[in-house]
Amino acid sequence: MIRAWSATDVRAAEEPLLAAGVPLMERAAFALATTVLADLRARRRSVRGAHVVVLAGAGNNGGDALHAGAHLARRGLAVVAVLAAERVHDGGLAALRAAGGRTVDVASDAGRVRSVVHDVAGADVVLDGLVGIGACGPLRGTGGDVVRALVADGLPGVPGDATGGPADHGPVTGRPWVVAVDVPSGIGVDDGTVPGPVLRADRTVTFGAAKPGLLLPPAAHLVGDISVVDIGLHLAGAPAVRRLAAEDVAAAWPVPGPADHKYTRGVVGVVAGTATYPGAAVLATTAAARTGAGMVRYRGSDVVARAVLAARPEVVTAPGRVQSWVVGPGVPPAADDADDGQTARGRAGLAAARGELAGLSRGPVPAVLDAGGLGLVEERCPPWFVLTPHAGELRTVLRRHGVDVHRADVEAEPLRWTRRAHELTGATVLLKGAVTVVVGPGVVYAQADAPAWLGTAGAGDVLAGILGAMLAGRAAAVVADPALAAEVAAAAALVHGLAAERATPGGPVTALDVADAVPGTVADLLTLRAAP
Ligand SMILES: NC(=O)C1=CN([C@@H]2O[C@H](COP(=O)(O)OP(=O)(O)OC[C@H]3O[C@@H](n4cnc5c(N)ncnc54)[C@H](OP(=O)(O)O)[C@@H]3O)[C@@H](O)[C@H]2O)[C@H](O)CC1
Ligand SMILES: [K+]
Repeated sequence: MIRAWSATDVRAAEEPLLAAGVPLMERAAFALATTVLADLRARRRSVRGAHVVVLAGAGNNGGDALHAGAHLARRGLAVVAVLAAERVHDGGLAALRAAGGRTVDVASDAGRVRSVVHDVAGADVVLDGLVGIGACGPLRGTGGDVVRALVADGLPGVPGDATGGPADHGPVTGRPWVVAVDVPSGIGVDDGTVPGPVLRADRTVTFGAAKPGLLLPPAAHLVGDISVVDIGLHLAGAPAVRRLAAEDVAAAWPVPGPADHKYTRGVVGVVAGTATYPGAAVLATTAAARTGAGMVRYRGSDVVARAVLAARPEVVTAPGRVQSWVVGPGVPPAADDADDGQTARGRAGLAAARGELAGLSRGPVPAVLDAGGLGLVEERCPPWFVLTPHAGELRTVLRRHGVDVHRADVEAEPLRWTRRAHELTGATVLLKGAVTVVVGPGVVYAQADAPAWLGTAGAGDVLAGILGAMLAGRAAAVVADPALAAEVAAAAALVHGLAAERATPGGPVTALDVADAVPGTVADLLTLRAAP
């Protein structure tokens, strides 16, 4: 699991050590230089004579970068520091010069920005030390001018596509390797926004702990590989954002034993699909079944039920006890009357999930509200209800609660609006996207496990089925622990992404391929479990 703490928490953890004279910057700079050398060796034979351009801002972030540049210069690399502020870190500048590094002062002569672009174009490595956790607002001044010029000259980054353009597939060749110092300069350190120009990094070397902006979209698309360097900080409080790793999901997976049966493994009730969109029902039930649900009960019209049974004969259509509900895939918004009665079935399922149907349900159970199910959120939800909107659907949920935002607002500030939807509805909210954001009571997850190929029709139906099965398998615990539904939702996003990775041959993948890849994905996960 990657745990990310806010800039404030990191500074608070640094303070006592700085006060005690612990050389944090030296530790950070040495680790940064070591990482750069390792990356260089991985990409070329010799490091001696390699060209390094250091982009140095005014603060300690620039100090880290300059001191790292000094380490590299002492190892025989050709280092030039671009001074993008009237005054940069004295100690770092002195160390770089003493080690034989060159400097180009662009802060006092903007005309030199062109020469910087030329230097960078021929460099092997660029160290982005313009600004770190002290950033406030979009990257401004000379630093902003330099990044805009570099992006205009073809380096991946922003302006333009907030994700910095398509990912480089394969080894990065023909352009410098960009290493962000602590964070890519100019991202929203605590919220993952991209308010202005940002150079997309191939690697981010972050000190003491990851920061939320490295995990949250859209900034998460600009960070490259994340290397967290231990500089001796002790971060006591709860992290602001978490990212589950495969090992975490494997450790929590409810592997059945001899005493288990379909009801202990979890029965999923699925209200999905209509005569117009029967496929969503097939995808959601297939995904639930293949994720290991003890049983799947399909609720829908006979026409759709026949399609479901043809694809998944193990699904049952009789009503009965369930441990989780999946409501809404392929069901039109509640206002639409061509819903085959699915809105009514969905409402009944959610009432059962709330534990409001005496007799039929034995107390509350978790529920997934997807697509048309999102329109059934009328009153406050318990945290074991998980909404799974994409950005457009989240906008609709927010507007229904009186918050007037546009899809573009949600995409620019996913954490803010997903958190707002959680506050307004009470439900756990999973915002689907290239990076999935999950907000529950006091907890945030950001998962980045899916290949872009997963952006295909029906993928959301499959996620809903996977999530429904995973919630059913831990239903009692999820209802008892308000934050657990968010963890299970993040885990479902990880399984969904890994299944897509397993299913894609390196090219297009269909939603049903992803659902069919779940058993093998779970099997792979279970190989990661520590031996008992
Ligand atoms: N404290 C330590 O010894 C260690 C710190 N670490 C590294 O230091 C940075 C945090 O350093 P800090 O000096 O607090 O802040 P920054 O260097 O990130 O930035 C502050 C300067 O940047 C200017 N600034 C702020 N926002 C912007 C912006 N949007 N565009 C351009 N420039 C910006 C700011 O200018 P002001 O006018 O606002 O003063 C400051 O001059 C941390 O990230 C680490 O890299 C080490 O990790 C550990 C040791
Ligand atoms: K930086």
